[in-house]
Amino acid sequence: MKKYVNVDIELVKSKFRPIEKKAHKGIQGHALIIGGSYGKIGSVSLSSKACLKSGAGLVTAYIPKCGYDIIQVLNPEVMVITDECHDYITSVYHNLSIQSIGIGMGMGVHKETQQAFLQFLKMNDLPMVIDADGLNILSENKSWLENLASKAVLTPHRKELERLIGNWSTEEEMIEKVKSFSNDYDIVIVVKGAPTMIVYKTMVYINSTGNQALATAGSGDVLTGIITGLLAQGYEEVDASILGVYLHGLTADLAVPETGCNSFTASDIIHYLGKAFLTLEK
Ligand SMILES: NC(=O)C1=CN([C@@H]2O[C@H](COP(=O)(O)OP(=O)(O)OC[C@H]3O[C@@H](n4cnc5c(N)ncnc54)[C@H](OP(=O)(O)O)[C@@H]3O)[C@@H](O)[C@H]2O)[C@@H](O)CC1
Ligand SMILES: Nc1ncnc2c1ncn2[C@@H]1O[C@H](COP(=O)(O)OP(=O)(O)O)[C@@H](O)[C@H]1O
Ligand SMILES: [Mg+2]
Repeated sequence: MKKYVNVDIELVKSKFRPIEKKAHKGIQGHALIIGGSYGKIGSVSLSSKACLKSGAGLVTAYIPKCGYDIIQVLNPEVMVITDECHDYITSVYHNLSIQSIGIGMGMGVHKETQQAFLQFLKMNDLPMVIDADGLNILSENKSWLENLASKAVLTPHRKELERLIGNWSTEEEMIEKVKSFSNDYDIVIVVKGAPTMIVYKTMVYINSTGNQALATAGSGDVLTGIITGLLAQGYEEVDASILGVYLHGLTADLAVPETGCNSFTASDIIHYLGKAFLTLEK
């Protein structure tokens, strides 16, 4: 068996399902994006927009009150539920019928947010993506990892990964540690970087798209939205991660001849998502 699987166009095409002619927004799934705090509402705006642009039928954002006008104005297609608190999240109760959740971007690590996150983990076993401050809260409270839903997708960058599993001296050691971490908690780990890898138990998939234009604020928030949108449509967790990471990277490859690296922003990832999806339909 090959040591690592290369995530290339053939693999991605074999997993991609074009939207059916008779689809309606209910079939396309309802995703919930939870995050944001005062000064970091942009992360939820990016994530929820990317989620819709990946094909989710409905997207709701759960944010602190300070973000209400911002999200409604920036993303009219996105529905909004606000927390009782103005500046940060203090509970994440909802009665929506949803198919996937993305949580953590811009959320902060306030004490009340940490408790709300713990309650959230105990009450939710839907397909989900945990990013940014969701990961930082887990790093501060390692026993809470036991509450993770089976096959939850964690999307750490290298620093967030180090906070979760401790440091490593070689790339091989890092990969072995991530495999054990995935196996211990039955979770999917998307190790973001250049390249990004997707790890589930003994399987390691290495992405083939993306470039340095992605080294820009909010590009991880967009990735969380894309994977959450694919989960809402019923893609299995590893497949959603593979497809999401590939398409995310491809947007930068398609864009750079037109935008250059310096001027590429996280909003450009969203802008080029349509062109990236189209390459799978050829
Ligand atoms: N518009 C908005 O609302 C935005 C909101 N955002 C939100 O902000 C919150 C904080 O997120 P964050 O990732 O910036 O903070 P944090 O985890 O402390 O990392 C900082 C340190 O870690 C390192 N490091 C970072 N990346 C690395 C990498 N790839 N590979 C290796 N190392 C890496 C690096 O350390 P250094 O290398 O400098 O030692 C850096 O100084 C979070 O909630 C997020 O969602 C952002 O998404 C931006 C747009
Ligand atoms: N040099 C690079 N080459 C390829 N991909 C990169 C590069 N730098 C960053 N990325 C990608 O950009 C994203 C950054 O995510 P993250 O650090 O969470 O950003 P943010 O928190 O600002 O949204 C990841 O998907 C990562 O793989
Ligand atoms: Mg991030």
